[in-house]
Amino acid sequence: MASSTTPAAEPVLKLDLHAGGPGRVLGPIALTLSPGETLALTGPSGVGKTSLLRIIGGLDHCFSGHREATAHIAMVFQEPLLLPWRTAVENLTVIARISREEAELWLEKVGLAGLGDRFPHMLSLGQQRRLSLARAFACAPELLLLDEPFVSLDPSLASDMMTLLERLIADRPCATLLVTHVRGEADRLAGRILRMEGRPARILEEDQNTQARFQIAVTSETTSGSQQPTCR
Ligand SMILES: Nc1ncnc2c1ncn2[C@@H]1O[C@H](COP(=O)(O)OP(=O)(O)OP(=O)(O)O)[C@@H](O)[C@H]1O
Repeated sequence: MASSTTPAAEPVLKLDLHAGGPGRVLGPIALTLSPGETLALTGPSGVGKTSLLRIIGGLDHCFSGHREATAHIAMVFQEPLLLPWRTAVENLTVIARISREEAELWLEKVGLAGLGDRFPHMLSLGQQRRLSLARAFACAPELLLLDEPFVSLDPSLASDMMTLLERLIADRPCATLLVTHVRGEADRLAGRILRMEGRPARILEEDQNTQARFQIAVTSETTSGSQQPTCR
């Protein structure tokens, strides 16, 4: 009789970091992230959360250890980082390489219908954040990295943005790593909460107070690399 067991999906991220970040702010951190999982990362200001995201996202190669991650990663930063000389529609078509029609659909999905011809400075911070989220999802990521995407929004707007994020993830599932200072955001959005502490920073699993293992995997195309420290 054939087995009905489905093999476990490959992780989208496997990280075995020995040290890294500016001034070696990060210590040994092992982390694995599975497809579809939402993980929240909390910790005091300056502990190294953004530095870790940059290594995971492949923006910072200055670390020792091993990183294996899907090639399909999208990042949303605290600042929306839109192209200021491009319209909202063009910020989608140029970056996500989609048609104008598809871009208009994404604008509609994030509540920006009719605003496609506006430049980023003609949008509110909340609207820029929506555009930034649309751009990330339009790239069809397998791993989405969010660095405090709701910071400095009023509570009601932040809640609306979380509802939007939940809807976008439901429509187009991806593994998500969310950096946040707000416990309520982590509780609402994440299945697992990790906390970074110390210098060099390590990771603690919330509520269990055990050192967590940070891993990341990829479902199809992956990039990987082992590195020795070459940077300060
Ligand atoms: N480009 C840089 N050059 C030198 N030091 C840096 C640089 N970027 C960050 N740092 C330092 O590295 C440490 C970690 O910064 P990081 O931004 O990763 O922390 P964080 O946990 O994300 O903080 P926050 O919650 O305030 O955003 C801080 O001490 C910061 O001053």
